Amino acid sequence: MLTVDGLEAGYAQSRVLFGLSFEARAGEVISLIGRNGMGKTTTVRAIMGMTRPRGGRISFDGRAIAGLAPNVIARLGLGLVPEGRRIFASLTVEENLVATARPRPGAQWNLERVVALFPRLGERRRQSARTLSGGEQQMLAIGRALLTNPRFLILDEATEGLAPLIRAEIWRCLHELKAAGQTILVIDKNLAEMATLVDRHHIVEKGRVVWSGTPGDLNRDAALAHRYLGV
Ligand SMILES: Nc1ncnc2c1ncn2[C@@H]1O[C@H](COP(=O)(O)OP(=O)(O)OP(=O)(O)O)[C@@H](O)[C@H]1O
Repeated sequence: MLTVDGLEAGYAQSRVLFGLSFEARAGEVISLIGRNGMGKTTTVRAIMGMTRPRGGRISFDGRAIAGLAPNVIARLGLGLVPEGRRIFASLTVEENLVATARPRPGAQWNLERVVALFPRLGERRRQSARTLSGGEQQMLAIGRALLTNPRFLILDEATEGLAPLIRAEIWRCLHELKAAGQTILVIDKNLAEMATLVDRHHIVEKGRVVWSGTPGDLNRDAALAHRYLGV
């Protein structure tokens, strides 16, 4: 479904990605993991058209998408829950949800289903988004991405900085999405939670994928986890 092949990208003079490659098949949940600053967010930005790739190929359902505008890429069916949430603080919860919503014929996600997934959003529907807690804002960011009815959903550090109970709720939601067949790329630091969710991990080190395998493979290789993840 998504193939990233030899991706190169960076900012001004600094190179960040040096030929990064991975693949995600329909219905899979895959991860990018690795220490801070290794290029995970830059990879996501390149996929979503927010940072222009300097080399390599990105294809989605066989179509080359590298260098297309973000709105074009989103319309092809890629949805992002960005690092730092980026919700519209001055809008209400409901306005945030519908602002970028993209109903499709036979679409899976509508406002009612998102509210059923995150009942708190329903309770706070008419409140300004700035009055939400960090965890509720994160749910809003996920709900907003789902309402674009993405065929491929990317979550960049969606559980970072959240209280344990809220984090658990986010993981529950991701399990539900997986069970429904949603294809997902998740970037997160919580290996224990990802162990039951992710089909294949990809370790990113200095702008390249240096290892990929199942959570079981990773769990059996303590030296690998120590070397690349510092755990
Ligand atoms: N807008 C930017 N301008 C210049 N350099 C940047 C920018 N964003 C990120 N970088 C640099 O690019 C490198 C890779 O950052 P990136 O955010 O992709 O890493 P990451 O693996 O996602 O780590 P983190 O978990 O810290 O977000 C880092 O050295 C970072 O400082």
